[in-house]
Amino acid sequence: MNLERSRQLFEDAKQVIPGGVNSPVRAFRSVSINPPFIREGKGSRIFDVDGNTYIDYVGSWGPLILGHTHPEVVRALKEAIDKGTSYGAPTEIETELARMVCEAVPSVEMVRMVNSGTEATMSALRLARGYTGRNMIVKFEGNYHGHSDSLLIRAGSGALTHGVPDSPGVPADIAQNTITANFNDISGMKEIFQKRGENIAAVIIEPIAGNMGVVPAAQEFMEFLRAITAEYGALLIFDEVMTGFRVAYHGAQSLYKIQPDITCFGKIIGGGLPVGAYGGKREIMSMMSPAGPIYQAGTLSGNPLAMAAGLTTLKILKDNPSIYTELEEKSKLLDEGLKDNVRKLGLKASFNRVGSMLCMFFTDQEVVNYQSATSSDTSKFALYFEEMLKRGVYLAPSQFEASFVSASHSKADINYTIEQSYEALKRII
Ligand SMILES: Cc1ncc(COP(=O)(O)O)c(C=O)c1O
Ligand SMILES: NCC(=O)CCC(=O)O
Repeated sequence: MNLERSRQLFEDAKQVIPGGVNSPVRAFRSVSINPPFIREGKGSRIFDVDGNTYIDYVGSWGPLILGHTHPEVVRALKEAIDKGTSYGAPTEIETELARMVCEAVPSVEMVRMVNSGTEATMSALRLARGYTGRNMIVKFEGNYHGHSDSLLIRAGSGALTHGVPDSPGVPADIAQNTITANFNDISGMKEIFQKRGENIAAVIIEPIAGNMGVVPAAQEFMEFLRAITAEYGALLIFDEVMTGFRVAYHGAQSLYKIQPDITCFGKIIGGGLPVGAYGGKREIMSMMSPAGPIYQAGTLSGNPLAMAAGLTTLKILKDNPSIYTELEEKSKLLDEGLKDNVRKLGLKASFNRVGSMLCMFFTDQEVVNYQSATSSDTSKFALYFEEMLKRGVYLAPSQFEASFVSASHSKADINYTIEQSYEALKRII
């Protein structure tokens, strides 16, 4: 496999960008290879600068549920760009997108657009603290909510992959307001609330965690969280940056049938452009400036290009509910094919999947939390990853990430992936 041009570009990048990348996970450190530099994407494929083609299961880390350069999204962007790139003034399309989000997710009566998932969760915490007048936040070990100070503690995703779940630079007096809890552990949560319940502003959770691999919360656990937060007057925040419009049009909360107080979005609602959002009940959201006293702002928030890409994506998803049925079918096919390979080769692996988010863990434990996820053999994953890349299948370069199937993946793509996975696994045992 030739990655020579990518290697050169990576060396150049390292001269002027820390680690050569603008987000750590892109450096492929944990799989010890140089990352391909991407030239373009189309549908389920990405093409690198050395002429290699890959079936892409990263989809820009989740946003591209319709695949790369979907013609309608591209058209909407071209139309928007001809009119202007940003005004820093209200536009009609912001209300249109806000309305679509509110209609899709009943717990969200009002929503504020920001520019990333990080901003969404950071602002949601400020809102929860301002609304409740309390400081403490509970987050779960292995959940990742972006890189704001309060949340970069026992975090998943790149922080976990790169071994820095607690980053230097986060002041201790900020960190002490974050309590970390075990995912899916009811008795652990009970204890936390018994000790600190009166001081807890919010519990934030990825309902279907996607940043320690894919690890869904158990239904009883979610019901318990809803009940205990309500009992103590704390807010329940669902981080649906990854799951929103992904696992179902109405989000993970529609699968659990639980309404959080605040929901965070990102990824899909920007259709591949930089967007995040947070929303919730009118009474809570009305605390945000200028309606209320809690401040949060953004020069480029509600950017017309980002709104155009997001709105077009959501409209396509809403008008074509069969997309979700097909995503389920294709993802199930992939999941079962991968399981079958593992069985045929007599290997040990554990699988989690919800809709088009899936993960194969190199462990024989059932993966239900951070401890079981991190029992995976990451060096085996690295070998597998490299074998798959060589065979033209681009997975997320870490054991602790989800694979995403998109509407643009064909059954032939999936079957090819299953075949190549068999060959890759055979090579590494
Ligand atoms: C669940 C979750 N929350 C928050 C974020 C942060 O979003 P962003 O990278 O857009 O800041 C991510 C991904 O990065 C995520 O997966
Ligand atoms: N699951 C991890 C992410 O979505 C974040 C990507 C990044 O940090 O670049």
